Amino acid sequence: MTSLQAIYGGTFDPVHYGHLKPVEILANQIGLSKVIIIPNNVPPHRPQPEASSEQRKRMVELAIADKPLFVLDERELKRDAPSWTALTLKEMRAEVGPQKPLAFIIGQDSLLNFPTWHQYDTILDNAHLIVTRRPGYPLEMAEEQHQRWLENHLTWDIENLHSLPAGKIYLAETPWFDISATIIRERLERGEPCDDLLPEAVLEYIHQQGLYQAG
Ligand SMILES: Nc1ncnc2c1ncn2[C@@H]1O[C@H](COP(=O)(O)OP(=O)(O)OP(=O)(O)O)[C@@H](O)[C@H]1O
Ligand SMILES: O=C(O)c1ccc[n+]([C@@H]2O[C@H](COP(=O)([O-])O)[C@@H](O)[C@H]2O)c1
Repeated sequence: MTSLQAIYGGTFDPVHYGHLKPVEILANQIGLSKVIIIPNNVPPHRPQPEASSEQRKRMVELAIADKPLFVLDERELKRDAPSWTALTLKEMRAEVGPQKPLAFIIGQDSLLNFPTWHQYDTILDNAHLIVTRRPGYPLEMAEEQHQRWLENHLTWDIENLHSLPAGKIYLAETPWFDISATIIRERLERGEPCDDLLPEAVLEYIHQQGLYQAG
């Protein structure tokens, strides 16, 4: 099996174990050699984050400093327009050429709204989609036509992800981590501990910067 590089985009406001742990487990399950983390600058489908792009980038750097699986890619941070994934993947495909397998990792919640993404159907032209489990979300699409779209692209064969350049959706069997950036922001605002939810270095940076505090 060839080694596969994957891309993991997010707002990361802040980055937490619900991002890192499922992806580390996934990497072992399916043989990922590298995971390229791309923090967005202007999140396409949500309000602007609380932390600045620079702070969110720094938190990712701290989170992955001792994790050689992950590398940071700053391309979306350098674009002032909405961070469309379709555009990012088109650009990355052009850089690696037509044959190299690429995969974009999303959580189960993102799969459910994926058909609302900008030019979503072109994303599979340039990459596979790998979906990690997340508690509280169904694994079926709300609309029948989107469920059909999902089933048309679905594969349970890891070898397909390694041999084909793009076009497949893989529903990974990663464990649940009931963590969200929203919960972390809320807990921090109330002055509650978050030690089990994100790396210590990220938590220290949050306190040092006075992020996510009340008032
Ligand atoms: N606990 C989790 N388990 C699996 N995937 C997750 C988890 N948390 C986030 N993700 C995935 O990580 C990616 C980036 O998510 P994001 O940075 O928006 O984090 P979030 O915790 O969902 O943030 P927020 O609570 O602010 O909406 C998305 O594809 C999302 O589905
Ligand atoms: O391109 C889009 O239309 C689009 C819409 C929603 C989300 N995304 C991307 O999906 C990733 C996860 O998004 P989020 O909002 O859960 O952090 C992140 O890289 C976003 O830029 C992309």
